[in-house]
Parts: sequence; C-alpha cells; structure tokens
Amino acid sequence: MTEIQNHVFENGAQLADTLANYVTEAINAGIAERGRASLVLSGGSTPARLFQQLATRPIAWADVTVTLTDERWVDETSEDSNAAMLRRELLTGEAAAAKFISLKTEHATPGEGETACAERLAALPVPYDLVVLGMGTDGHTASLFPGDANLGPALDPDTAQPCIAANPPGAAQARMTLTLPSLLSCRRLVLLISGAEKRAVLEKALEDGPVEDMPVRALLRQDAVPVDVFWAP
Ligand SMILES: O=C1O[C@H](COP(=O)(O)O)[C@@H](O)[C@H](O)[C@H]1O
Repeated sequence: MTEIQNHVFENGAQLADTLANYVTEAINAGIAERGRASLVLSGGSTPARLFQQLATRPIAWADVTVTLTDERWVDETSEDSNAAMLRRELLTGEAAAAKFISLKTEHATPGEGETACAERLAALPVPYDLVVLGMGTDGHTASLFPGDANLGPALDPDTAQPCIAANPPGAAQARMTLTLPSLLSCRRLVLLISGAEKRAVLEKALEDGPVEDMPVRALLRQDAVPVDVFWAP
C-alpha cells in the first residue's frame, strides 16, 4: 500500500497557494533534470483556483508540456470541456507558452479516437513529473467511473494503452481517460479535493471494499507512487 500524506487547509485560497508552490517545485525539478517537464492535470471545477495561482508562478513555461487526466467528448466551445477550462484558468499570460496536448480528437467517438490520442500522448516526457487528480462524489477519478464497461481494461495494470474511451452510466457525454498505468507513470501524485462531502467519500474509499465501486481506491491501494492528498473545506 502506498504512503498517503494528508495536507489540510483552512480554506481554498491557502490550499491553492501552497499547492501552486508544490507544483512549481515539481516542474522546476523536472526541467532541471531533463530540460523539460510534463504535467497531467484534472478537469472539473475544483482545480480552477490552483490553475489561476499556478499561472502566476515563475516557470519556464515553454519547457512544460501539459495534458489532462480525462476529457469529455465535446468541442472546446462547450462549457463542459476540460480543455477549455484549462486554457481559460491556466494557459494565460506567460503560462500560455506551455505546450498543451488535448485528449479530444476529431473522431466522432472517444473509442475511435484512442489511437490518435495515444500518439499525441507519446510526446509527453515519461515518467510525468506530476499528476494532479480530482475525485467525484461517486468515487470516480479521472474518468474511471463505477459501472463503466471499460473500467476493467482501464484499471488493468498490464494494459499498454495510455488512454481509453469511457462511457460513464448516466453521464451526458462519453469521455477519454488516461488508464491507471498511465496515471501512475509519474514521480508525484496529488489528489485534490474540497468540501466535507468529498472528505467523507475519501474516508469511505480508504475503507475495505471493491475498487470497482470506488475507482479512486486504485490510486490509494497501489504501491508505485506516494499520494499527497490536498483538502480544504
Ligand atoms: O468529471 C470530472 O470530475 C472530476 C471531479 O470534478 P469536480 O468538478 O468535482 O472537481 C474531475 O477530477 C475530472 O477531471 C472531471 O472530468
């Protein structure tokens, strides 16, 4: 079982400030070591404040390649697009010099886009310097959802696929997600969550129970990378 370190803050502003420093350090260490850094970031609403802070940090952004943990299969004109959120909140000012790899291809479905997406992801330096994941109140992380027909292949530790289509039951859109082995191909792993409800979900995920019920357990139970949990009310 991996080492899990909890970082608890009084509020979201303090969390964003401290985590932006943590991410900056991971990026700068990557650039110092191999001349470039790779960053995998979650979508959704929680990371917006972190991204705003991170965009102000002194970083050689042209040496940084950024992608997402997962993406909804929508164009960037949609308010559900994780890429649009990332561009709006992070890739502004000097941070706009970062290279961004979108998981959304021109294909009609994420299943058809898997090969093209995998080819794009091959441009990212591996291991990734940092992966920042979020979590939903159903225990999903990235787009590893309970009940998804592709969850088994996505969690397969031996899969060679870096990304796979996801069709979460009841969700408005199909998605593309990085697979578990791809997410774990990193030097540091952060789980970023906020609010009492998600704290309770995390406590439940730390209890015994099937990974398929709460896929975030796959991250909490692996032994490849230590996990830093950042939480604020
Ligand atoms: O759908 C998604 O949900 C999770 C959690 O999002 P949040 O809005 O509750 O912060 C996110 O980590 C994932 O990237 C996103 O696609």
